[in-house]
Amino acid sequence: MGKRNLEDGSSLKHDKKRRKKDRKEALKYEDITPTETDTTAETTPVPDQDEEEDGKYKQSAALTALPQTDIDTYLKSQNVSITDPQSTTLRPILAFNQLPTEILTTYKSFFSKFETPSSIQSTSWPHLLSSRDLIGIAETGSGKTLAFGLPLVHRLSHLKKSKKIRAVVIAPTRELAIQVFEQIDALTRTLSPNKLKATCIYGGTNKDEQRRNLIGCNIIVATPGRLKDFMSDGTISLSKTRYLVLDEADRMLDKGFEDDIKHIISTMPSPTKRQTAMFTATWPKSIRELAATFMRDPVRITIGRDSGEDGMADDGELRANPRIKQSVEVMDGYDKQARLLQLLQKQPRGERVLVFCLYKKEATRIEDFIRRNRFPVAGIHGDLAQAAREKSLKAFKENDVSILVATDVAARGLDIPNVKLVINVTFPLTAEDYVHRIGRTGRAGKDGTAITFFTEQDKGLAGGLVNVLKGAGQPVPGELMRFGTTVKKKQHEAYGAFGPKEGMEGLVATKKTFDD
Ligand SMILES: Nc1ncnc2c1ncn2[C@@H]1O[C@H](COP(=O)(O)OP(=O)(O)OP(=O)(O)O)[C@@H](O)[C@H]1O
Repeated sequence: MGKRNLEDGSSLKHDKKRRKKDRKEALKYEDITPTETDTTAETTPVPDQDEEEDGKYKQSAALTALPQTDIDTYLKSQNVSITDPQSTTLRPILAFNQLPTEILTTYKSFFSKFETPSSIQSTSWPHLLSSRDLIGIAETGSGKTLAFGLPLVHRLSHLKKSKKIRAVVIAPTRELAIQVFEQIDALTRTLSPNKLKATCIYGGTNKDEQRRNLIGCNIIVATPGRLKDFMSDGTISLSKTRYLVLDEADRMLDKGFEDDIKHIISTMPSPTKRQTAMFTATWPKSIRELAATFMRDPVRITIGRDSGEDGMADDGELRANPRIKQSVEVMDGYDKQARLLQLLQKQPRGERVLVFCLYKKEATRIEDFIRRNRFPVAGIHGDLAQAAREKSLKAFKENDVSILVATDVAARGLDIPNVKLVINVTFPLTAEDYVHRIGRTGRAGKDGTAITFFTEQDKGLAGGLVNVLKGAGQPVPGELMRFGTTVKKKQHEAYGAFGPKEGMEGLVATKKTFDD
């Protein structure tokens, strides 16, 4: 009998050749490590003719009254690094009651759920409320959605009424777009009725209903594919956009989305006539130059990285959420299923476990394997119909099942409360995706656990993984070190891929087929 089969039915030899080919091809694309250049001409924004005066941010007296030592202590304790080409000195908002009174009263119901603003919120809000462009880099589960959502809704609520689309938030997957929309929609509902209208557009669902919801809408949360569809058939015009957000920004700017994003943004007002914000937990050097072309003098806020020698946070380093206990188990591919079963049997019943695979067929196989062992399980991946994907996610969120098997379509952004354990059955194509996958646990200040199976086929990523483990103070197994610690240049083409399309495994992970 030949080599024993991997869980996805392929032979170890075939799989080894396929993944080696994937990576060899992908490694051809050397990162163009840019120097950050400000490519926009003007640095002062065009005055916003249709923004009411009282919408402009004014630092509250309570915040102004704080001694500078309180501010410095906070920034140091939170490991905040702020670089601002305009050298403004806006103070972080350390407590909700230091927000401008109008914001505090309008969104009070929203804040009541939380004790204090998270560090990315406290540091981003003053700049975003002051119409500045901003790049926010903070760990997974740190409240980045509200960091951009609140200023977006507040600023729009002070623009003269318009039936035009004024704000666009773009996310890489349908489920994440829906999740962001729900938060933005909740914020708009705290305003007077019909003040602002938000809607969500994404693929895999009926276009007519989405088209109807777009009527009179000011805010859209979208995945790129469906947004482009509606732009090309004339349903949507972005010519009056004043506020653009790229959520999971590094993913939105990598090769898979780059052309779509460039096209979408090209139809908007120039960076001097719109506000642009980008948020993510990972900010690789390979996308920074492109990001700079869409922004005007952005403030860059980095949370939780040591400052580099140039005083700027060295956010080139890939950092995982330090509250996640990470362990890596080096093994042969054919030992994975038995080990997975052991881990699931040890896990207290009912505790949420998220199991990541790289390939869709592998995810289906692993889901069937878990179900055959009588565990309540559901699956989510790009080959499933959108309704089935949403059903699986709902079942997991509502505790109808305690195990969700997913591909990287669920790796970023999804905020599922109390996921106790993430198991990476197959390592992702990039160390960035690893950070985002494990970031599904340990959210909103809670602890979490991540266990990752690592095989000979993954050895090209051993260096990146070792750095992530060390950066988060996690143990590095000797067997992992044996693969070496050189960090391969991130492959543009495959970066952040949901894994090669079924049947294309042997081919290059080039233009990603995103499920948008
Ligand atoms: N100030 C806050 N205090 C406590 N929890 C918060 C605060 N703001 C948001 N949260 C909660 O934290 C969780 C994570 O928020 P969110 O999904 O915006 O994180 P994120 O930084 O975007 O994560 P990711 O990087 O994975 O996309 C959510 O459940 C949200 O309700």
